[in-house]
Amino acid sequence: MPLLVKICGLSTRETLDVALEGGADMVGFVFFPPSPRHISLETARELGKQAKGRAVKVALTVDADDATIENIIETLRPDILQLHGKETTARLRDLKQKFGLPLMKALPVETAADLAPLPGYAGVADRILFDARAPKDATRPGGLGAPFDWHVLENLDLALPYMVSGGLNAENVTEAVRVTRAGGVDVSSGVERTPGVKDPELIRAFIRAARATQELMVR
Ligand SMILES: O=C(O)c1ccccc1NCC(=O)[C@H](O)[C@H](O)COP(=O)(O)O
Repeated sequence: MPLLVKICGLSTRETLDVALEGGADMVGFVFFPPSPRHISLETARELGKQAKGRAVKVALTVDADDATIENIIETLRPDILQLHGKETTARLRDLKQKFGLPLMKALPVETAADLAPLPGYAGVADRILFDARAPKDATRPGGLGAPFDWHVLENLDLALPYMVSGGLNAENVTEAVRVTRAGGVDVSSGVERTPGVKDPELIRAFIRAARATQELMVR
């Protein structure tokens, strides 16, 4: 299975193009006003058209209400919703029924105890994204460029596809995949100059490193 590469937090036509040209499988757009990567619905419409048919479009929200999600769907036309808040399994069921889109639930990880909710989510989510647990005083629950201890996932036996994220970059992505055996990798801070400002060369380098990882794994 090819390793899925997701570049998250894209907010300009130029950097989206770099990710698409570089061969990203998934491109993520953040809808969370406190984030430096938050995009307006107007920008979502524009970037959504640009990415259409070229990569899987992921809409990232944090405990968003139905009206917000409806507006995002109408403008971005995402292929999948990434739920990065405290959404419960009941909320996931509700979202599935209302919007009919595949769901990727982000699970914050610090210790093995954080994997306890997995069986519940496995019944309703289409994919799990393991991300580093944000500090209590953080202004956002992800996109902080901090890794978690990947060994927590070492013996994971999950039927659902999963991705790993949190502090990945071109230098550590191979080790993250080796330890976690994740089917996909997701990056935001590791391809930025400063929070919210993507760097074309870092995007290209990350995608190259992830592809090289994939080749190492199949040997
Ligand atoms: O990126 C944000 O600002 C953000 C805000 C609120 C929730 C999640 C957010 N980002 C998550 C991601 O971009 C990725 O899914 C992943 O966590 C990678 O983050 P990073 O550690 O910055 O590479």
